[in-house]
Amino acid sequence: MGNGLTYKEEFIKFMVNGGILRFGEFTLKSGRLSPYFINTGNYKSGSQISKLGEFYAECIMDNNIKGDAIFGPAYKGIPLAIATGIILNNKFGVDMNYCFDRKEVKDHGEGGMIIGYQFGENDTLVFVDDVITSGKALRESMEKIKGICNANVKDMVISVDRMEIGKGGKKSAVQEVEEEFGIKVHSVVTMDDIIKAIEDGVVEGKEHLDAMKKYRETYGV
Ligand SMILES: O=P(O)(O)OC[C@H]1O[C@H](OP(=O)(O)OP(=O)(O)O)[C@H](O)[C@@H]1O
Ligand SMILES: O=C(O)c1cc(=O)[nH]c(=O)[nH]1
Repeated sequence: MGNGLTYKEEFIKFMVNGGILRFGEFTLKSGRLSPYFINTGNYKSGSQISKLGEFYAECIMDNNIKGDAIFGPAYKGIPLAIATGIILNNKFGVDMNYCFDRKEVKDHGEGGMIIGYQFGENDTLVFVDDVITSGKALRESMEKIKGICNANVKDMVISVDRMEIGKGGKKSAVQEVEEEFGIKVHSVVTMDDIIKAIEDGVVEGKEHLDAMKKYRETYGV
């Protein structure tokens, strides 16, 4: 990207600079105590969300991902879907539909569960979300989609694959959901990329390396 950093290194630096990727002690949805955390709820400016959209749109283009609509699960998937759609159109000339769900059922006005493109069972959705740890959030989203109609989901783009063990205890959560739903998960970076970026001095945090590696040994695949 013109500054000597690779695409992955640039993304990790972007997350650290924005206070999205932090090191310390964090309790996860799965109950695991993690030495790092990705909080995409910390993106808050137009320049940040547009740059984030670039990383997602580039991932879609680089992997030749095709679909009828981008789907971003509420809440944090919503700006991701919109930012990705804008960049796909403005930078790559690909005008893809987008949609997202409501968390609460709305029973007045236009009602309905989906905002944006109203997909049907012949449509293919491209999921966008922030991270996968145990795969719980993705399973919940799939249940919701299938409750609406039998749309296809073939690809999912996330910021970070935490490379953690899935509920079966053998494969990673990403491998499990890929097999269970036939979804190919594309991550901009993985936990290993983050460890390498610290080791290579791309971002600060060498004091967290031991904890990162220990966590990787305990919960990683
Ligand atoms: O793979 P998993 O174990 O499900 O963990 C990852 C999910 O956890 C977080 O969602 P969460 O519901 O905690 O956050 P949010 O309500 O702030 O989006 C995160 O945004 C991922 O969607
Ligand atoms: O597993 C989680 O709950 C989780 C991990 C992470 O890095 N970021 C996040 O928002 N949730």
